[in-house]
Amino acid sequence: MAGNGEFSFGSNGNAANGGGVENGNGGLPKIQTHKNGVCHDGTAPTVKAQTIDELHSMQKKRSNPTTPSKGAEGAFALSEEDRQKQQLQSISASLASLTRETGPKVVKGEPQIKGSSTDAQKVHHHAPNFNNSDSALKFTHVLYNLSPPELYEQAIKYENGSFLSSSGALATLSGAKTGRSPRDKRVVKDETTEDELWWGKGSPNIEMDGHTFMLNRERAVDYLNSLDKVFVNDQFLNWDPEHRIKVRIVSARAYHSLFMHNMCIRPTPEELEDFGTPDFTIYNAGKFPCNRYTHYMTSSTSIDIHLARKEMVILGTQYAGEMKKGLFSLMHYLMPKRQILSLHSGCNMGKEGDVALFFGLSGTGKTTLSTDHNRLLIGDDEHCWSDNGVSNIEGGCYAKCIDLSREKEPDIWNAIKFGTVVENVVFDEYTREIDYTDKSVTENTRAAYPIEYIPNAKIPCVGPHPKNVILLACDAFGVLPPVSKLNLAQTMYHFISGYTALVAGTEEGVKEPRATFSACFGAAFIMMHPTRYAAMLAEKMQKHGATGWLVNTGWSGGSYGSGNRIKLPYTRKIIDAIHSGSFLNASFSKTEVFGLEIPNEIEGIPAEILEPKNSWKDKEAYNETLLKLGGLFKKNFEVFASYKIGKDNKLTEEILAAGPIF
Ligand SMILES: Nc1ncnc2c1ncn2[C@@H]1O[C@H](COP(=O)(O)OP(=O)(O)O)[C@@H](O)[C@H]1O
Ligand SMILES: C=C(OP(=O)(O)O)C(=O)O
Ligand SMILES: [Ca+2]
Ligand SMILES: [Mn+2]
Repeated sequence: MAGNGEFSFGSNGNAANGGGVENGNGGLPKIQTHKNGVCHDGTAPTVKAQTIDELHSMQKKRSNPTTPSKGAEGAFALSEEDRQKQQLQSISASLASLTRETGPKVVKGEPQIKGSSTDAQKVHHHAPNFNNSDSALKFTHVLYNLSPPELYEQAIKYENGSFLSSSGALATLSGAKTGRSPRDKRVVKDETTEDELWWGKGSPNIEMDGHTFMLNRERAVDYLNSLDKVFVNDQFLNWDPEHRIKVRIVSARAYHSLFMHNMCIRPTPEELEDFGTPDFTIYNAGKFPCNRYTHYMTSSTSIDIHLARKEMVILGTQYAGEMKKGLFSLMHYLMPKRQILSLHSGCNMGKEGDVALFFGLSGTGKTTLSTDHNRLLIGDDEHCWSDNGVSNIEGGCYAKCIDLSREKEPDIWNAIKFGTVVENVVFDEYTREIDYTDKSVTENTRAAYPIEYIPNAKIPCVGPHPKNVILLACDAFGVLPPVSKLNLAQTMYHFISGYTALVAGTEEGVKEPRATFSACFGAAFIMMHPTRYAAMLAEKMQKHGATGWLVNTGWSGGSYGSGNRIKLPYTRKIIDAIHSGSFLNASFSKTEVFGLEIPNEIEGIPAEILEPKNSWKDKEAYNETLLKLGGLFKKNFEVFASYKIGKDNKLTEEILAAGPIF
């Protein structure tokens, strides 16, 4: 039986399971050999290729469009060749330096590296892809709207710190910056924006002049053009077809391109054919810093918005959220000009069509609570409220993953699969399993996935007018009730205040909660004065009869240190009760200081936690903490006291009276 022929390692595909390998004599597995002792592979069908090159050329094929391409219709339609040419011209125009006569010569696809990659590395040991062409002679290679698998290959091949995780997600590092840099955000102040935007104390818009913007733009464009290749994404914002915005993102990394692929709305191949000129362009130079000798620059990071030029430049940060939130700022300018309210909120819809908005600062639960297995997800972070109802601005979600658990957040857990970008997580070197508890790189670990990765996403991501407006606060002082019903004036008061208090980073050794007030629950992203958005919200809530709620997703039974964070299942029960309308027949009591209406009971929740006072053992400490927080609210609201909100003076007065009283 153990013949004398040559070994054949399963050429007919059955060596492993066809009894060929078994523990026979001497403990060594027997290896199947062919009866006649000659190695051949006659039983397997042969490949229809004569050479290796031919075989490889067969591996990839071009997919057919789902509907006939527009090019085929009508006598005036463009040929495919002309369309491609126009597209390259448009990209060249985007990448044009404004001080030279023409844009760069752009070609689609990856630059060819001569010889094998190992040869190239041997020759140029320190700079494998060293590019020695002057910029005037060089071609800019454009990787245009690549698919996720192609972007994976690019990232894993060329970008340090990019790995495949065990669930199929792409694990990446965002570099030195693991969060946004609000102090480095600049907006060009010109004749128009001087009057239109919110400037000065409290405003997120730090000014710069047009000339300085051009210096930074030139720097970013020159850097991008000096690379072997750049990534270009053409995508959409806003699921409301009447108010869809076309955006182009030029970036240096596959990670950035995949991130935006997931986060913006993905055009169909047919929509991409008709894309034309973008409404707004981002130049993301990532790690390449700004020049600190440049006027207005206070660090080597700069995120610059020029509304008149419809452009944004990013220098000196690779944190991808900067692009997402930069576009959100843009929408906070464009949409209100069309009488549409832009919202930093999550949004979902019940089976009966009841829509809820979830406002809140970072970490308060917008993503977690809008992702609800019993409801349809419209979006987790950025929405518009127009006369047509609500629409998501984005095509994806951006979830925090610190301490993520399969049990508590199954839908988010399952969304972290092939196509998803996970940032700054730590994983096992061998199994590539992510350890979601590991904060070694940052506490702000993130996952960006297309919204359809959530099983009950509502596609298209639009819905009718909201029924409930839920304001989330993570109150680490532990004095705000887990839930209270708000009247319109209170809703506006808390919306303008935009309160949350998280615990400061443990590394600083600070154990005290720190209060944050951020107007409209997103002061970092609004462009006009907060009262402008507040007035629109009041008007819409009134018109469509929406009810306001304040939900504390933070501490109970004491401040951070003595109490505990309210359990997520309790918060979910509270949210369920809001959605179901069961609260509307409940009895309420009014709290001291904040004057909040709290329900006396909710099925499935211990009654004593509903009134924070009852959950604190130390009543004196409770009163002290309550007054302290009330004082912080009052102080924060002082700047708004001199503003009129909306057309109605009565509402302004009511809002001022809706704050804490003591
Ligand atoms: N009671 C609670 N309600 C909401 N989130 C909670 C609660 N307890 C703990 N968490 C955690 O707090 C975080 C909320 O973050 P996230 O939903 O991403 O906020 P946002 O989208 O508003 O930035 C999640 O990590 C979630 O697991
Ligand atoms: C991306 C962000 O969103 P959030 O933390 O609200 O989910 C952010 O604020 O940087
Ligand atoms: Ca946010
Ligand atoms: Mn979120």
